[in-house]
Amino acid sequence: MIPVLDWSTYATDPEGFTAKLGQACRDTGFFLLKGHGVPDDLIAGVFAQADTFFSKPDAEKQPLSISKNPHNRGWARIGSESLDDTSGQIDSKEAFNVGLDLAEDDPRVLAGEPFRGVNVWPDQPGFRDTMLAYYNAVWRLGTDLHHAIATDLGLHADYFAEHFDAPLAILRILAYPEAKGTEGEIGAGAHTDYGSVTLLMTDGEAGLQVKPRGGDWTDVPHVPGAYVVNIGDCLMRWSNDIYVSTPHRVLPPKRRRRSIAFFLDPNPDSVIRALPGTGEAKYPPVTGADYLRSRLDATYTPDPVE
Ligand SMILES: O=C(O)CCC(=O)C(=O)O
Ligand SMILES: [Fe+2]
Repeated sequence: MIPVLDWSTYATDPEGFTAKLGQACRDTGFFLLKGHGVPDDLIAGVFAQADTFFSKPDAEKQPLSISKNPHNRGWARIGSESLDDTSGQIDSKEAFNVGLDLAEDDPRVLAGEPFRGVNVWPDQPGFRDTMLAYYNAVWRLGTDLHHAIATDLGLHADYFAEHFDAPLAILRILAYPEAKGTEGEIGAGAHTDYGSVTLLMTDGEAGLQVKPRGGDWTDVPHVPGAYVVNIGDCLMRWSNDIYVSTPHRVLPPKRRRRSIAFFLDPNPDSVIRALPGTGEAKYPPVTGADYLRSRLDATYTPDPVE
């Protein structure tokens, strides 16, 4: 049900890869991706930096709080997020977001464009360089994947290039504490992702489940080193519902669990409207920035008064 695709075969057999990808995007909207070329030591470096950062006391992380940041960057404390806003359950996880790295004097930052802020960084040797090297590697992989997506949807392979050259992509490191066993506990509540595609690397600790249409919650298998890739709501909308964005959640893990998500959302000024050849539009057009803002506003709870 969740197929394993090998990105390295795209170079030798693009039709074969694209057919499998198209099937997965229409079926559950989830697949595993091996042969992706992102170096193991880079991935290990991100996990190591994340462990060091999350082990710091909250008082040290608080100045980097995402709740004070209008650009979706920084630290989200445990209990600050509720991905399933219908359940009343609060996610038991902490996270840190890195966005497209812009300089303070970048014209888009100076103009106050939506989500165009500078990143915030902890005072931690190697953190920034490791995160940015990883961000760039997975951004590249995600945009390359969109070549196959475009081809599958009957478009020119480069169709999406202009929509992902300065994207609202977020690298998010996550840590879920070991389950307490309390009533209603959840690692991450049931949700669909907001963007185009998500590329997720986990540490192998179980917990991630998907709920395909008409099916029950099912564990996502772990293939060491492979990405879990899924379609987000923005690409579902863009493809006029040809691709599906599927609910998923993280159960409270037996042991502490870590993951590295990369949410590839389009450029803020990209207009998301039914792609050519996908039939009568089911949704009104929306910009990437407006769409992301509407989804984020539903997710966060404010910080407690200090
Ligand atoms: O941590 C995970 O395995 C999944 C996280 C997730 O689905 C999300 O943050 O959107
Ligand atoms: Fe998700």
